[in-house]
Amino acid sequence: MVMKVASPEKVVSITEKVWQRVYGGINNNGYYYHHHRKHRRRCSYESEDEYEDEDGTIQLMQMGAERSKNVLILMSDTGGGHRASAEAIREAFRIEFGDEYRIYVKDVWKEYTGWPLNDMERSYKFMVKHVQLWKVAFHSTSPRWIHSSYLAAIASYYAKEVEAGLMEYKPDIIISVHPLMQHIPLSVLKWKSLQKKVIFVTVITDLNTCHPTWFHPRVNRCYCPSKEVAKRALYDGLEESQIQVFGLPIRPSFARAVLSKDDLRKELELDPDLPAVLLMGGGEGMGPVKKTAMVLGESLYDNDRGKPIGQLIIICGRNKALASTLESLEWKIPVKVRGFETQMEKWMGACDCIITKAGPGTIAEALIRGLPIVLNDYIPGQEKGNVPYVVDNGAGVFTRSPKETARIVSEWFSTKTDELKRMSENALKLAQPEAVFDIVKDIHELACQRGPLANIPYDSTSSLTNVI
Ligand SMILES: CCCCCCCC/C=C\CCCCCCCC(=O)OC[C@H](CO[C@@H]1O[C@H](CO)[C@H](O)[C@H](O)[C@H]1O)OC(=O)CCCCCCC/C=C\CCCCCCCC
Ligand SMILES: O=c1ccn([C@@H]2O[C@H](COP(=O)(O)OP(=O)(O)O)[C@@H](O)[C@H]2O)c(=O)[nH]1
Repeated sequence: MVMKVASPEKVVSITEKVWQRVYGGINNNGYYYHHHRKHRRRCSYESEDEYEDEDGTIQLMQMGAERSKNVLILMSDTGGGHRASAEAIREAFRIEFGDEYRIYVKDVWKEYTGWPLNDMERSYKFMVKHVQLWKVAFHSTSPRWIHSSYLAAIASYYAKEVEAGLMEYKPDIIISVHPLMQHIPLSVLKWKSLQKKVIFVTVITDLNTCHPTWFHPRVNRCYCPSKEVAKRALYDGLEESQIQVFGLPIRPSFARAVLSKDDLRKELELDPDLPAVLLMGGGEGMGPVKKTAMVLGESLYDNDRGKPIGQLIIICGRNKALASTLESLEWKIPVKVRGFETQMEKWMGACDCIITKAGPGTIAEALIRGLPIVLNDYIPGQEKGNVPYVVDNGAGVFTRSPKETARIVSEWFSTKTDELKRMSENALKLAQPEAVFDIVKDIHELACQRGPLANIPYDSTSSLTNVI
């Protein structure tokens, strides 16, 4: 692996100083040299044919390119979507680049800071249960001057803790998949003069009406899952060059799933012939799941013929109380009640349609599986815009009424099978299974474009701070 320093004079001399301190050598051609070491080609600034062998014994190499790059993904379990996206990104890095990147998925706030940052999961759960409270919090913090001042105050209060949390992982790249994880880490990077070393990107996990805290002008990239979000990013002051629209990152197992519906039904012990509806409410099992299940239990049973016209699968996520209540009920139709499932692609692959609150992760996954969607609820603010995203694109319907939901699904399974098929086709048109791969490849490109300063080991960054 070779590299010639193609950066301006000034960078060469800065790098030279640091490099001499760390490794002690730079040759006349501007190549860094290292004795008797060969490395697989990774990011490279120049093509291989510009390689010049000095004397047959010296191998030239890119500064630091032989080590894996550390990627820190910042997330929080406020809902299930942020973790699902973080894991999708981790898996896509592994598939595309093997051991070239070492990935850490962390809630640094929870591990290193104090209240209120370390308690966001509980506070968020409380607020969305009292939905008016969440609505007020979401909208009142939308103006930039309000959220920026709050977050700046918190950043200065927890500066040392956040710094310790970030530096523990010596990140070359930080990826935020959470709306409240731009401002504070970017402030810390600025204070530590690490902006040139560490790439910072945001991967937005809301499909439409996202909170403006997602948009920070100092990010290297902001990955928007839809054109609607990209428009908001531009409006909020990000440059076009910072924005990329690839889609919402979904676990690669969704994109790569190959099992047929028949095989999945066998594996999951479902009825092989009856149409199946999947009912869920995000990672936390939120929304009117119980009531909807009970009405469906009646409406999917044909009283005249004395047999079911469909089967029901209910995934309760982390809502254990919901799962045990549903398990204790008597059903006329085949029903499966499950807790938190790790192989959602299989359950979705085995079903014919889905009923869910308007969680962006679940929606994007259902689109990939071509499942028509009944949206039966949304969290005000960030999930509101997901409703027109699905309905206006003909991939589903919205109703808050469990009775109406049950009627729609019964019709899809009996008299309106053509509508079900049409919506399934529309869902597939909207799906973006490759988004997560496009995102990690773009991040890799960014890493390759970074100058040599990015490769200086963390142990030497105090020298870096002095010379920049
Ligand atoms: C007149 C001024 C009044 C100001 C009142 C301020 C009170 C501050 C109290 C609360 C802060 C509210 C933060 C709002 C920003 C929310 C940004 C956002 O979109 O958050 C969404 C995430 C959850 O993720 C979503 O989950 C969904 C499913 O459930 C879905 O998957 C979606 O796609 C996801 O995006 O929400 C959070 O993570 C919010 C956690 C809030 C915890 C409240 C903590 C207590 C208070 C302060 C924490 C510090 C932050 C203060 C910063 C305020 C500025 C934003
Ligand atoms: O048992 C479950 C329930 C949900 N999920 C995943 O959790 C995420 C939920 O994200 P979404 O944005 O839909 O809603 P949230 O939970 O954030 O409200 C999706 O990826 C689901 O596939 C899961 O893996 N197992």
